[in-house]
Amino acid sequence: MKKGLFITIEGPEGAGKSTAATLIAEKLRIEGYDTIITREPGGIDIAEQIRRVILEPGNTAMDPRTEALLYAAARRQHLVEKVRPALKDGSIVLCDRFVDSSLAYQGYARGLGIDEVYKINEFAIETMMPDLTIYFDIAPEEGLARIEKHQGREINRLDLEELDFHHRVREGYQLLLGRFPNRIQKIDASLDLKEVVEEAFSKIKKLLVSN
Ligand SMILES: Nc1ncnc2c1ncn2[C@@H]1O[C@H](COP(=O)(O)OP(=O)(O)OP(=O)(O)O)[C@@H](O)[C@H]1O
Ligand SMILES: Cc1cn([C@H]2C[C@H](O)[C@@H](COP(=O)(O)O)O2)c(=O)[nH]c1=O
Repeated sequence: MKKGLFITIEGPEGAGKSTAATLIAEKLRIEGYDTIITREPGGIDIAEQIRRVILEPGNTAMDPRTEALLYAAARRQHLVEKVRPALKDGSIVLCDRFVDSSLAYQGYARGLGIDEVYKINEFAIETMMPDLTIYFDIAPEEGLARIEKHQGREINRLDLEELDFHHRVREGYQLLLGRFPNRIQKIDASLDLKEVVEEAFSKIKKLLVSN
């Protein structure tokens, strides 16, 4: 049976994940790899509907556990409808955020606990974890400043959290790097876009040749 590669891109707001993912996918396709880009929460209709509920700035009453469960529900549907079928077809799936976002944002920054949040996500993902996760590291101040300048980018409920929350998100990712040193690889996302893309691409190529 053909088996694709599941690669996730993680990091704080404005780290450049979606911009880089598009350029990385182009490079992979040029080299002949079937590649799809997708995102969480979202990527398919039901999950995009859940995304709107989670990220609506007016939904300030949302309980942290409700938030964690909604991300996990969107994840489940996206995995079943899009990620698994593409992997089964032998494609590379480049996913902008996955379970590590829940661990860093809900588990650590919201204070629900990394292990607790992982537990509810196990129900959603079963044993499916990424083959490789590229973590785009950036100071929250720099990422948020990029977003402010990004024309057409809507400001969502999570963007509007206080700066301390965004610092905790980054700390949460640092903890995950320690927990999953083989799977998660860090890139300095404050570098020039071209350098960021080249570094991410070379990490993916290493994995492709070793497979
Ligand atoms: N390396 C870079 N240097 C400078 N600007 C960048 C770089 N990468 C991306 N940008 C710009 O930063 C802004 C945010 O980029 P992008 O939307 O890709 O980030 P993101 O990590 O996907 O954000 P979020 O997850 O918060 O939506 C865009 O205007 C993009 O052009
Ligand atoms: C998957 C996932 C995402 N989040 C947060 C991270 C961002 O603030 C938004 C998504 O917006 P983006 O522009 O697409 O990055 O949601 C989260 O808190 N938990 C998650 O599991």
